[in-house]
Amino acid sequence: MKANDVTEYLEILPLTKEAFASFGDVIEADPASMRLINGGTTERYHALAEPVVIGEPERLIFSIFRSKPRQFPYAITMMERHPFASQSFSPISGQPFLIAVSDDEGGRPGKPQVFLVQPHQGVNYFPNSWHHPLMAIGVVSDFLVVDRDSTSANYEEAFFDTPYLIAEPSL
Ligand SMILES: NC(=O)N[C@@H](O)C(=O)O
Ligand code: NI
Repeated sequence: MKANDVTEYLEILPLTKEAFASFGDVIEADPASMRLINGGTTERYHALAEPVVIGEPERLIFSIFRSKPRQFPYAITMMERHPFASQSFSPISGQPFLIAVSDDEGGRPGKPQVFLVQPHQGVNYFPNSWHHPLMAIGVVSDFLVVDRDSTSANYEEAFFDTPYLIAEPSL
């Protein structure tokens, strides 16, 4: 029996901390983490994600990904992961985007879970979390990305026997 031998549409779920907890952190202004700073002029939403993991002796870098929107229905044919480092995406164009993550099933990604990420949310993938490459929606969108300046050693990909499909998200 192939892992998935019938093309199916994946449900698009709202992104919550709880639903994403085994894959990474949701970076959003959590009132419980807020502390007033700068003489009360600024609300600091403190330590919203696990500390960045990059694996020595690599460098931690900040990049901007300018991502073209995906066309729908979109076929998820593969997933990737970064064994040695976390990777975070924070939207800076005010646009929502999609993410897809999978549990690890014997070293391969299981059925993806798809989440709609709101413009006020970012995500931080834990090291070795199966995820699909960045998926922008509707317009070219910029994202601040914090990850490891690394060689291909920090990249693993796996292809599904049969693609999964995502319909156009209703925003
Ligand atoms: N390749 C790259 O830097 N980006 C991917 O890892 C991704 O998750 O989009
Ligand atoms: Ni990645």
